[in-house]
Amino acid sequence: MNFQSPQVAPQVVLSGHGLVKYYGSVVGLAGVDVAVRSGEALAVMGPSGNGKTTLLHVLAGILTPDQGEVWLGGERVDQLNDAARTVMRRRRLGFVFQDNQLLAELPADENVALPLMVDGLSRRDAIARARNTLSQVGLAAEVGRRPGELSGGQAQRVAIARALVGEPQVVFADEPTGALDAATGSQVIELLVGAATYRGAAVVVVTHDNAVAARCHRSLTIVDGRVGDGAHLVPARPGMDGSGAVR
Ligand SMILES: Nc1ncnc2c1ncn2[C@@H]1O[C@H](COP(=O)(O)OP(=O)(O)OP(=O)(O)O)[C@@H](O)[C@H]1O
Repeated sequence: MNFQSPQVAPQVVLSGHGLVKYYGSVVGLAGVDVAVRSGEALAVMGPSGNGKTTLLHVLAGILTPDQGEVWLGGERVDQLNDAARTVMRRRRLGFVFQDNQLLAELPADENVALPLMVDGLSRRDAIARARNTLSQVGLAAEVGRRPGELSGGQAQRVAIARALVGEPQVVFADEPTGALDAATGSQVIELLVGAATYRGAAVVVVTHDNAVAARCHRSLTIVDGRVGDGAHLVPARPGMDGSGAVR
């Protein structure tokens, strides 16, 4: 008998179709198709001012596209109203920014627990989950420290814990290593991609850094608001489809 299970490709969890976004007469996106699978890390690269952050914000429901559709886990999200999109972001998405955006007056565990408490979890349970997540990113000893008492790399790991604590389907990161030195940045992106994809989340990372893109499974490049040919891209990390194509 053959006990080998069939190889099932991970499902597409997030997709954008024909995305167009204008800022007045300025074109932010000129028709972008993109799809990311659960457990897959996608790097979004390209020259400055060409639409990377706009794409991230449209996919994350921060901006509404002027044309096109955004789907998250089988649900169309670009047509949700503001309140529903806010809840969707809190419950189903995680965010990591270049500057960690931690609250300076709160210790690490409270920073990480905050989104859970906003969502109605008791303080006690939220802190317990936050400390558990912080220990998973190597910060068990730092749970009581405020952001000013942490290194840049540690603070960004707290931000990663905050993004992961709610078990999101997708983690969005905009230049997550931009404020770090190369060695620390390398550790941080390895942790972000590893911890998120281990939990089955997809990761979408906007970056200028080839070394960051090399830690992802796949890259695409945005030029003039469109998906470019990606000719400049470094080889993608093995383990997923590294072709750069959108399927
Ligand atoms: N709020 C806004 N109002 C007007 N124009 C905007 C706004 N946000 C972005 N743009 C314009 O849209 C285009 C795409 O900007 P976007 O921030 O998406 O680029 P980017 O590739 O992320 O750039 P960078 O790498 O410098 O962060 C640019 O021409 C930019 O000036």
